Amino acid sequence: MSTGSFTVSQPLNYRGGKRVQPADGSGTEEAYEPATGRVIATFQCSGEKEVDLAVQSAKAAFKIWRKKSGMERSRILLEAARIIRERRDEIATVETINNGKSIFEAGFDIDISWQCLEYYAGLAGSMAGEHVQLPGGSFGYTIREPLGVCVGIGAWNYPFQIAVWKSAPALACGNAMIFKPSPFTPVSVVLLAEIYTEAGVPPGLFNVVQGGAATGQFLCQHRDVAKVSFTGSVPTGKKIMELSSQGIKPVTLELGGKSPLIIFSDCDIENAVKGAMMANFLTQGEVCCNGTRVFVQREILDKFTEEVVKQTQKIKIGDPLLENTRMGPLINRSHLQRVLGFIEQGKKQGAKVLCGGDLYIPEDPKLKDGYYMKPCILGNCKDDMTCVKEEIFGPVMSILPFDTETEVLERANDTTFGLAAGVFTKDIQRAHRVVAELQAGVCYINNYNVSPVELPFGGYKMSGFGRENGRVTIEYYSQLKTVCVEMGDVESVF
Ligand SMILES: NC(=O)c1ccc[n+]([C@@H]2O[C@H](COP(=O)([O-])OP(=O)(O)OC[C@H]3O[C@@H](n4cnc5c(N)ncnc54)[C@H](O)[C@@H]3O)[C@@H](O)[C@H]2O)c1
Repeated sequence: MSTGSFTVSQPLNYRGGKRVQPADGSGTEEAYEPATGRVIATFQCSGEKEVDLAVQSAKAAFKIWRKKSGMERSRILLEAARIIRERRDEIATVETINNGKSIFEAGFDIDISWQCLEYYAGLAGSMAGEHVQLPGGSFGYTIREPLGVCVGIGAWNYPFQIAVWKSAPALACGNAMIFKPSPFTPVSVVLLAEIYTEAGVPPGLFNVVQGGAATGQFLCQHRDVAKVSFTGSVPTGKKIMELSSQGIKPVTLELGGKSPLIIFSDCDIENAVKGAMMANFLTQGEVCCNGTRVFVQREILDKFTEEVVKQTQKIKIGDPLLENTRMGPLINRSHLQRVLGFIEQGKKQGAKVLCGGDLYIPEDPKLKDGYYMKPCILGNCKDDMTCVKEEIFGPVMSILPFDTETEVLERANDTTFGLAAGVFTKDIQRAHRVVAELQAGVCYINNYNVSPVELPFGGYKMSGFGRENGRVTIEYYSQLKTVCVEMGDVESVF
């Protein structure tokens, strides 16, 4: 498959074990190939009736699935993982075409996806309650039960991976799921739905509805939906919480960030430079946990800056389906303009562009309408600049000098976000002392933006709550039933 050749002809909704056209609509959307600016799919957004049909279909599948043992569910999830591994390159290609990230990176996203399924398949058989002895031979026990029909709503930056991070633990716990991807990236999630069916889940256990805000609202408001897990921006997260509160539905919110990366002068500079690039330029900088506020201790500011600029200028931008490309186009034109706007505003407020920050026009004529820009590093930054305070969600790193540990901790925590943070130092005591003070859900020591599925991921403060990945996520997709058993006579107070 080459860039400029892919179009979607099949329906993008998935219900009852097959692709379907939605029963009703709330407007139409177009999905693009960011590398060329071509429309690759036009689809109807699902209306209230389609959402209800998806919920009914999921309810029917849930009745079958919840009765299966953990080991039976595990076997099916392992089969889904195997199919994803086998179809890795094909899924990664679709992801690259619809999202714009390099094929090199998309392959890793698919690897993390099958690993996530393997991890929760491994936990499915070990889910159990406890037995508690009570006086007189009476006893109690607890059962960990699924919630029912869960909704997953995703962002466009990791379309396939987000759908797996939500559905793998949900299904392992015995739930059904309806997933709504971002209308910008509707394509790869349907492949996941087909894979679950092929692996043997009951038809309807994982359904896909397409659409934007209106479709998402129908899902959150549906009376038979037990839980909503959301990945996206803070403003939408607030709305999801509000809507879900009407039905007292638990929510998981994976929201935005403006994370600090602190580089002390005693670090290994080469690793710190690599870490800063990993923290800023994966998926064109469109990553929630990016460490975009790079605090550098003054003694090494010049050396670090020189090296990170040199390495950033070497990043190969271009056709994302080519193996040697490391940065593709941004998701769409309006987002590209928004990112460039942050850079312009930064310049007006006194920041200095050290590299990039302008449009990139590839030589290949078929890419001329794609949404490319050169990765940007801003120097001379101050904490109160817009580019330092707000989530840009593009390839823009801000460098901020600091002098002392106390000072940098204060500045690093001075934000309403709290998704991630990083520290580079060779001083082991300092590393742990700093991490203990950082107000962030995910902290990295001497690395950045690695996401092993065994570790929980999620935010503090306005970056959300609840966790994805790791053992703890089981608690967010299950509920505890207490059973109290009397072995003697009832001692009534009446
Ligand atoms: N913390 C994380 O794990 C994580 C991961 C990826 C992205 N993000 C965040 O996501 C944001 C970028 O993604 P985006 O632009 O797709 O976010 P967004 O909030 O615009 O949209 C996210 C999803 O919500 C849906 N939606 C929009 N309005 C809705 C409503 N009123 N009710 C129900 N659903 C609604 C959208 O259609 C989409 O599917 C960034 O802020 C980024 O930091 C967070």
